[in-house]
Amino acid sequence: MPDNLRSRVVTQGVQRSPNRAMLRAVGFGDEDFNKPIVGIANGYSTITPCNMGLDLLAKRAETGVRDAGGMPQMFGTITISDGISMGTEGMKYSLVSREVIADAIETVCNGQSMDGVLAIGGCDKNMPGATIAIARLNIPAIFVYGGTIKPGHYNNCDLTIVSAFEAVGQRSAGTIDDDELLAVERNACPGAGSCGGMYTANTMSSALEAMGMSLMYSSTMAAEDAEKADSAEQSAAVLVEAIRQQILPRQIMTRKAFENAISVIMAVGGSTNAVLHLLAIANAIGVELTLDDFETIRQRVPVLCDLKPSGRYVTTQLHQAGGIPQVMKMLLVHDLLHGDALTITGQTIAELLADIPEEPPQGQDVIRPWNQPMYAQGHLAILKGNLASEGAVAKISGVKKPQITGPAKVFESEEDCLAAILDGKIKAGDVVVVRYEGPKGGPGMREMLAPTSAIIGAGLGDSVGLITDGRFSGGTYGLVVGHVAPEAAVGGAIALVEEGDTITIDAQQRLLQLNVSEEELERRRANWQPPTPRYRKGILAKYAKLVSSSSLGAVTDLDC
Ligand SMILES: CC(C)(O)[C@@H](O)C(=O)O
Ligand code: FES
Ligand SMILES: [Mg+2]
Repeated sequence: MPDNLRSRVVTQGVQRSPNRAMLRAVGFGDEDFNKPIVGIANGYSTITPCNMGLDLLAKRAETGVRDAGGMPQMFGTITISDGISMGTEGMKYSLVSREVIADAIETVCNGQSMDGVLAIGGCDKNMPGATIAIARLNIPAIFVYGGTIKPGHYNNCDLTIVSAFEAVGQRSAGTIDDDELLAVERNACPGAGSCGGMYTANTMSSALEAMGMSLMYSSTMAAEDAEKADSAEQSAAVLVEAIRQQILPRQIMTRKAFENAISVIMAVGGSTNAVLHLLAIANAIGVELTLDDFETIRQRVPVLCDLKPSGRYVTTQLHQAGGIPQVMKMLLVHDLLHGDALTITGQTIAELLADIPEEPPQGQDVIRPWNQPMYAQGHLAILKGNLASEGAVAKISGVKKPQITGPAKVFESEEDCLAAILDGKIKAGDVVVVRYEGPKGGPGMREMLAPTSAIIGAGLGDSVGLITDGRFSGGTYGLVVGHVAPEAAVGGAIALVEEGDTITIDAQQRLLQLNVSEEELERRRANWQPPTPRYRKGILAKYAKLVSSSSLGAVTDLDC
């Protein structure tokens, strides 16, 4: 089989002379037309620290492709920065950007009949966006993560961007002054890299490593360390070999690979967004995966790592302690990982983990020994009930009791909710409802990091619940339930909540309940009017029209 299986339609034969003429202009010589053409989807961008280091990785990947006998072709993909758009109308574009990235990579790679693709990304949506494209394309592919930011330092504490969000809550609660807020702001982000705790970007990079779509150890390296750039070049060599062997995403991203990713996400204490993104990737590759699968796996997998947001350490410290392979080895020896799952290297997971010890190294407590986990079960629980008949995702790490029944404080947007918290209007025992922030309603499921951090900053993390049809940041923790489906904009029960109704969140019973009679709910349902769409033109309007329920991954090509 030729290595240029796909690209030969643009490079071979008399009729393709004009195509070759153009390729000559971008650097192809006579001997290059029989080589595989490898797309390098470069998410480089100076709009955010998460992506500002990617250009170097892309250049190293180019070298790696060339040295391995392929022809690299670089193209740009977009990103937005969740951390910078957070709390603004712009954040509605965040989840939308996942689809834009997926569509862009699919468009270029299929439009130019590329033989393989190496995708490089940093910020949260880059990982699922690229992987959705890879799933649709089903051509040999590898993901290269831009790497995590190093922690900032202030007052003997390690800082991340979430420290800055929490400082806003502390400033409003009066526990810190302006000078301290400024000091946190100045020190939180010391350089390039994705947000440093086990937040969404680091969660998704870890998930892709667990799925065999990235090289081992590569998902927790610091963006600025030399090993990161080295691994980009190695990834390119691995990819060119995978093109020769025709190792395809559908052979790697199997049901087993998804189960492995979910186990790892639970063990590291990862972001709720992983639920949404893995459902979307599964839809793209054609693997059956439902919300219930997350709950089944959660019940058997312990949280092994003490990582932020609710824990103590950042991702560079996980890397020093042995990284994702160490966590995977522990899961493997306890039958919580499928060792026979294939990776892009051509080797299985078990083969790659063969030399790793069964217990984490001594002298560190980032990865706990197997018999001393942080939590005996996973921290992402799937709740159901009359408030979420399709399901909702709760994050239950960092709270004393994952249970609350209290009066509803209802907000029709994130902004109104944040203002009430900062004004001291939310009291212990309340259950905050933020609605019409769902996939269609927002649209785009904004992440409620500012309100949830303000609750933590006000010292109410254990005593106030928050539910939303929007999403959370990977930096969120507390008694929080997101992705409530069906969402308010399509008439889900969350739209029917009235101020002062009581709501029960009970993660042990996996229940999300509005304590109002069925008759009363029926009466309210009959009076409910769908809201007029917030956007009539442009991408947000198109997105709101197409997007599916969050319980199906908020995808835009479900019924196509
Ligand atoms: C700003 C953050 C922390 O990156 C957030 O967007 C997340 O989802 O983790
Ligand atoms: S804002 Fe990009 S990873 Fe956090
Ligand atoms: Mg995010």
